[in-house]
Amino acid sequence: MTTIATERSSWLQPTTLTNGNTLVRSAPFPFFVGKDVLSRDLLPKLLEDFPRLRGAGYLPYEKAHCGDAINKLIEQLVAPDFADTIGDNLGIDKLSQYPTYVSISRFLKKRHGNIHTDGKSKIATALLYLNPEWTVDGNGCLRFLNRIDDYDDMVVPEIKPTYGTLVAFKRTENSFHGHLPFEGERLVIQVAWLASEADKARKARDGRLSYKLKRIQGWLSRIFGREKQAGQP
Ligand SMILES: O=C(O)CCC(=O)C(=O)O
Ligand SMILES: [Fe+2]
Repeated sequence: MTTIATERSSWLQPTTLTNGNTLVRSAPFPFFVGKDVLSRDLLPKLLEDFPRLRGAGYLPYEKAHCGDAINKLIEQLVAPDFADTIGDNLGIDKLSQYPTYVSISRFLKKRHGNIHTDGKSKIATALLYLNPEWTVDGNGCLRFLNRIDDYDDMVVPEIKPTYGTLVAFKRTENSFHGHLPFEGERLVIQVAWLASEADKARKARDGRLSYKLKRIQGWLSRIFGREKQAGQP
């Protein structure tokens, strides 16, 4: 893990979301797609400091599991001025007034990515992708969709989860999104702005429980996987 001097400079500039390079849409639900919001120079440090999570899917952010660069990045993502700029792009007044819940995903299983809207406890969701490159089309690429039952009815072309791509959307009854199945490493930081502190406490509790269950699942599959291999003819 690297140590970053506590300089005041910001890596995530709100102006990168308002300078015309960001695709902003208000229909069929408010969302935007920002590219290159992070300087490429930061990539090695961010990769080094990305948590070595056990378990697939989104797990609650724990400061102690991340290096300084990731912690600093998350601080900037949830900072009031950055949150308010995200909210402005989504037509949400003062997004920073809402509590945040941060989660991180390092690995995906094939079962992830089903089309959904996100739960009602969320006001808005942001996803910051940190993968140095994404060589596959389709699998693992985020799709904003018109319907809950058709991966091909895309609102805009699918979004590769490559380093420095930041997407955000307002949670609505039709904020359909998902991706085709992908299994393997896929680095993402997710910030959700939640309707209430009670929602945040519940999500944190559920997230911790799911982290424990995923670790147990991991142990079991390692143990039984080994037994199965050993028992093979
Ligand atoms: O990882 C992604 O690209 C989407 C994740 C997502 O939609 C979710 O966790 O609710
Ligand atoms: Fe989602």
